[in-house]
Amino acid sequence: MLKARSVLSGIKRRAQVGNLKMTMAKISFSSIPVIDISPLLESRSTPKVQENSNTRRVINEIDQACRNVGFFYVQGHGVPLDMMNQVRQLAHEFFTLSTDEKYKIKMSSASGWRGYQRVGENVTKGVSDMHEAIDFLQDYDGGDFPAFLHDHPLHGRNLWPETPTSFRPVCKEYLSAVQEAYCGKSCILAGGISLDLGKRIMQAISLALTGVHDSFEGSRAGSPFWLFRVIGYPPLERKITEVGCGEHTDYGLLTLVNQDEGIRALQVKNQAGEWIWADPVPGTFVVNIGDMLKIWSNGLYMPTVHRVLNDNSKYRVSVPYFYEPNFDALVKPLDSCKQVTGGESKFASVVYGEHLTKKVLNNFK
Ligand SMILES: N=C(N)NCCCC[C@H](N)C(=O)O
Ligand SMILES: O=C(O)CCC(=O)C(=O)O
Ligand SMILES: [Fe+2]
Repeated sequence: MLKARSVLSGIKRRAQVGNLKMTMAKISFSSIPVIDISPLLESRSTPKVQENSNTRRVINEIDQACRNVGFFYVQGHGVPLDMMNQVRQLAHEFFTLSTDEKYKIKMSSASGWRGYQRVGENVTKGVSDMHEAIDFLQDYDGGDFPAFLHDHPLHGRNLWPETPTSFRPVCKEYLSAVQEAYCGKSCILAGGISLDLGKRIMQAISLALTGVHDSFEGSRAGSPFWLFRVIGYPPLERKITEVGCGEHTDYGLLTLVNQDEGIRALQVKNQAGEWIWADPVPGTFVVNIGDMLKIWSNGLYMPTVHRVLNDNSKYRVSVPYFYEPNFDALVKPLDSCKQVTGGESKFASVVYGEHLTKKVLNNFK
């Protein structure tokens, strides 16, 4: 008990130091940290973090990355490398199909903005993005769609391509690997323990921000909404006026990006306004924080602006998975975060699903 309390005050002290740093001088990052999160996954259920110096170190590394960079690479995450590679490989195969074939799963309002969109169809700040993609959002097909959302614009069922034939099963397996209850043969966890990657990282963030592991469970993110994008970026033709994906922040809690190896394209904006490359680090996910963490942390964690420029001769694939709050979560600054940031809420409260819907409807002309 005593021990737990001293860790807690240690976390609070760091929070205050971090905040001072933020207000005194904006330090600018020049690289993105790599964090081995395996200590977070070692325990069967919730890690007893207060008692383990390794988990404490990881929590601190994640906290520092969220405060100073908004991006980090994770390794030791337990998702098999083969599976990460296979998903991107199948995406490459899909994008080489004819437009007619790809349009069999064309995105529309009827599918709740799920499905295939051709190059230029996604728009960021009014400008067409030079990527094609299949967007998947948590399926709400009438059965499990909450009654209050029945006429909702994001109501719909995912559209899965028939070719390549293994696309759907492999992506489904991948989704369960990143989000829940997965333990494949090369997974680091023994004995069918759930991985819950997004949730484990959120538990670490919860400990850093509030001193307890479950601040984002229950009505905040206990039934997390998710999005999954399979994106293809052709090499840019008009390099000066085109962008693979315009600068933006992500909408929710955490994004886990699985990107092609050996090709640099993702750029992250630092506090000085310089673009820092998020070069691929084989076997890792690039993780970044979204708009909802800005509000919950009252600005301690700011989502970092990023963009994609495929200024290469090769076609690039990336596969982001978005781990989000509950669709109906009311997001407002946490008391413990307000206490270390001057006592006032710096951001208006939002309902996550409303924020997401506005963003999605703005992404298509
Ligand atoms: N679910 C996420 N985060 N998607 C990001 C998509 C790229 C930016 C988007 N066109 C925009 O303007 O936000
Ligand atoms: O392709 C990438 O590396 C990132 C894509 C992205 O930022 C997004 O879809 O939100
Ligand atoms: Fe993004």
